[in-house]
Amino acid sequence: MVTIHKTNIEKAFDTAMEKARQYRRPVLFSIVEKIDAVDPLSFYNEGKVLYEGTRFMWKDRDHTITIAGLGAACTISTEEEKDQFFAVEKEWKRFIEYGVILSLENWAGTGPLLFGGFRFDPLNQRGSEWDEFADGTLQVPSIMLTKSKEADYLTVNMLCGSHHDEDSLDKLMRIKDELISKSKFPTVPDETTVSEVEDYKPEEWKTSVQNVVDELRGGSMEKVVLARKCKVSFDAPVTSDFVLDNLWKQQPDSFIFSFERNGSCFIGATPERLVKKTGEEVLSTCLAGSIARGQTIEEDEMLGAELLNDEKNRYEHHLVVENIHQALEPFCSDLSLPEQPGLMKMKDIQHLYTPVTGRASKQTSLLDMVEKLHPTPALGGVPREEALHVIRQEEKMDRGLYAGPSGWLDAYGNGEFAVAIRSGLLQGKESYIYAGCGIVADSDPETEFKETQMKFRPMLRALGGNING
Ligand SMILES: C=C(O[C@H]1C=CC=C(C(=O)O)[C@@H]1O)C(=O)O
Ligand SMILES: [Mg+2]
Repeated sequence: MVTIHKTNIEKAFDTAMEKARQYRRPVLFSIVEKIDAVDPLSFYNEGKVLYEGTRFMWKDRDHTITIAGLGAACTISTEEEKDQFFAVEKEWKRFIEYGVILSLENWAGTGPLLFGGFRFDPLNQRGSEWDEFADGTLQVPSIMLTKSKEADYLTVNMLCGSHHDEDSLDKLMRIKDELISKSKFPTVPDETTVSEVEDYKPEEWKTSVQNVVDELRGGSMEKVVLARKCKVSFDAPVTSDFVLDNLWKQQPDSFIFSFERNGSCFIGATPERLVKKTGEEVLSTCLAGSIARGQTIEEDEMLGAELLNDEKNRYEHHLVVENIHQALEPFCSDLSLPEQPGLMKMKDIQHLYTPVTGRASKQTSLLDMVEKLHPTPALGGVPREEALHVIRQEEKMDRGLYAGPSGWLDAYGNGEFAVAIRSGLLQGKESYIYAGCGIVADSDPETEFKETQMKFRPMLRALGGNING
């Protein structure tokens, strides 16, 4: 990778074109500039005319970074690949190795950046609703806004020396300037109205929970996470702009993401980090065990205390802590996690929560850790392979990207993947939303069903649905 700090754009572009000719391969050319503050939702919204179907949005739950991407300068996707995370890593490294970046500094989350998501389980049956997404689908945007705590940055990416570069650099730079000037102020997206909410076979789901409980009581398995879906219909095609705008207002303390692929959009607001890497610093989260929020502060605290002392939920949580600890140990020094869980409180639900920190060894990449961690027992189960087998048999649906790792990585090795729960798929006048819960031997189907209802609420509200119904 060549990083050019001081030169003009034309010279840097010539360097990239020359490299493309010399190595006979497409070369990723990236220009980064610091800009005055831009509204990310408005940037996304203004990008709709030219880039609908290729936009993405990412905001982390710590409010440290927001990334909005438009267009696909290049795409990396995996299909039926045994080691899909390594396959993506290998291809990404090649892009970076030959890339040319024009930037004053290597700011995290700027320059060439890969955003996207992985299916929860590539070996499961496929639902046609997920057709637009491969097992792993990641893209480098053509134009990208990065808002960090320090400043706003604008990156323009282009693939030189391939048939993809029909968008000339001049044209891209003009579009970028227009977008920046149009995105200073918030915009109001078109609204849609929910016409129907349809539960997908709720009674069958409860029977599946009972089947799993019986299996857990009789066998050697410890936990299986079972999910279900709801179909939500609208009076008109629902846009990701509308849903994002709602999530932004309603779920300020979650990771908020959207990922458009042609006529589909995977979107959500998840509280759960899979893993974040900044330099050597590593963060992960164990999140499992749930209870409702209270109507009053007293009731809320009482429910929190009940959750912290509930054996069934503590066991659900403990299995996740143990597993994440084991998964990260080979990669990290100074691995640290509190002995007892705390609470993470979201608008509709509270969870048992154990944060994990560590220091990654030099050779460890973010995707190395994603590969080891996914699926944690918060979404899969214990033991992992047996649990996945039961999920395939009992759920009888395609989770698609729900519960899989979604996130980003940059050219410097920084990045973050969330566990994409509290999420859904938008498709014209229809959408599917997903929610699951950890089944252990003590689980009661009716209680678990209620837990999924609670977990549907954030997405249902963001879609404009009635959350009391
Ligand atoms: C599978 C989901 O939640 C997981 C994350 C937190 C708490 C969970 C639970 O208590 O069961 C689940 O393991 C979901 O929201 O769809
Ligand atoms: Mg639970």
